[in-house]
Amino acid sequence: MRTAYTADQIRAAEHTLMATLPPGTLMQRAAAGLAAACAALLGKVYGSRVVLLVGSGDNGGDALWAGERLARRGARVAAVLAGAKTHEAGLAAFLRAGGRVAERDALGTADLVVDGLVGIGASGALREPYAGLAEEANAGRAPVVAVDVPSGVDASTGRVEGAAVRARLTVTMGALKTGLLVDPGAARTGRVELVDIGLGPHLPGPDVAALTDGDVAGLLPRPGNESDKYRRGVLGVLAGSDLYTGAAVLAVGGALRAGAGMVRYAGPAEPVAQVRAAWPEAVITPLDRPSIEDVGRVQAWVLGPGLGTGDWAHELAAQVLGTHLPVLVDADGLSVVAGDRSLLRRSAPTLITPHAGELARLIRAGREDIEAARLEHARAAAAELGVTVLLKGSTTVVAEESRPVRVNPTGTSWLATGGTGDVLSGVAGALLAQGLGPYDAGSCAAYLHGLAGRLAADGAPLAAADVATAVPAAVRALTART
Ligand SMILES: NC(=O)C1=CN([C@@H]2O[C@H](COP(=O)(O)OP(=O)(O)OC[C@H]3O[C@@H](n4cnc5c(N)ncnc54)[C@H](O)[C@@H]3O)[C@@H](O)[C@H]2O)[C@@H](O)CC1
Ligand SMILES: Nc1ncnc2c1ncn2[C@@H]1O[C@H](COP(=O)(O)OP(=O)(O)O)[C@@H](O)[C@H]1O
Ligand SMILES: [K+]
Repeated sequence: MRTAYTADQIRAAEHTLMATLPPGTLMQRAAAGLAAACAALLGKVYGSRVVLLVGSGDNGGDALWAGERLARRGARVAAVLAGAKTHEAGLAAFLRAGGRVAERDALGTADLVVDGLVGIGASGALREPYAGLAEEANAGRAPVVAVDVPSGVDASTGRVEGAAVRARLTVTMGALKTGLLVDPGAARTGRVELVDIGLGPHLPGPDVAALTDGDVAGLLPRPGNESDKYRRGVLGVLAGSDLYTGAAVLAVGGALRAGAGMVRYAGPAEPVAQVRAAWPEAVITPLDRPSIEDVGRVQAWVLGPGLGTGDWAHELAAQVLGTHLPVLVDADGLSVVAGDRSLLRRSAPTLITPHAGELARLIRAGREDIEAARLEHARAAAAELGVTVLLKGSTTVVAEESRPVRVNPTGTSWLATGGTGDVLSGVAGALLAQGLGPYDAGSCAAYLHGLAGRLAADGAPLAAADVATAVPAAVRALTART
């Protein structure tokens, strides 16, 4: 598990640690790690041109002390002092080592730029001259190494309110910050390297967590010797309508590929014909009225993809959410519950899988506000609705009350194509049916789906059905790597 923390959590931990050490120790540890990372990126340090963007706080101090180390190794290091004040000891040491102070035009000839404008002490959008410097660094040809966080990215949330550095590499001190894992911030970090400054023992429980291959391999249910199809987990899928047949096919496909012992599909004539043709493995109940009475026993339900939003869908939602089984609500199912949130008041686990637009309707917020602050909105929705929330999009997050938000590290923007969400519903539903709780089912499903998306795309467009097909390969790949 990779864990990440807010700026306040980091600051508190640093405070405790610092009290046990001689002054300046942490900054020296940070600078040593930063200088080593810069040297590795440069390849050849001697003679290379490094430009430091130095803000007024300790983030600038880190940059100056790293610049000092690079200058001692023969790099030509120039510091652009952007703040009203500068870390004094850092600047003195930097100058002693042969570094020089320069104007911003030094950026034009740099081989490497070090962004030490702001770190966890930043508040709000970058002000001038920081904003302009960040943009100039982004426009240049030299790679940018961000110190601790790319300046302009909110370390605690990943919010980007104005200009922000786009780094090739982010060298972060002590522990990961939440904003490095959540978009839009995560898209600015490049590779993230963690420098150990001894913070570990002083950190509290994490703010967010990201699963790894090993975590997912450990959580994924596997059939035992004694398993049979019923004991592995039977999923009921209520999806599709005479108008939208594909959603049913894709959700059932996702579920079958993610290890459900059996998938029971129930729906009207058109999607029934399509599901039957695509998936002879599914056990089908044609519905001529909205009732789950004849579907047979299941261990979990998926409700919603392509279901429609009228009386039919409402009746099915009321019945399924009235059971004591885990239910995943997606797509049209979310529109139905947005119109009648009392349906979500239940004691059994509920996992909802909205994209930003669907969540906007559910919690009456703006879609753009949700996209800009995914973490906060997913968390707030989980608390407000009393359900587990898997918010889809460029960074998928899974929020459940009193747990760190799980941030999904896999995925590819090739997944932004119609129908991939239906596949995800099937995958997550299958994991619920196999006994995972909604938090693990949602986060493992997002992980597998993202990995399957990468395998299916392999740098080129994919269709949603390809993602379902690639799910077993994703399971194999992550198992092989652990
Ligand atoms: N505290 C510690 O023990 C350690 C801190 N370290 C470094 O110190 C950093 C934190 O240092 P600070 O607390 O001094 O804070 P920062 O250096 O992140 O930023 C604070 C300064 O930036 C200015 N500022 C804030 N928001 C701004 C904005 N939007 N536009 C322009 N200027 C803005 C403030 O006026 C203030 O002077 C970390 O990110 C890390 O790089 C590391 O050296 C490790 C040890
Ligand atoms: N930019 C992106 N980067 C990575 N994944 C994305 C991006 N945009 C969408 N996705 C993923 O693609 C899927 C789309 O789901 P959804 O919006 O429900 O589409 P549909 O309803 O057409 O199936 C989700 O898993 C989502 O996380
Ligand atoms: K920075």
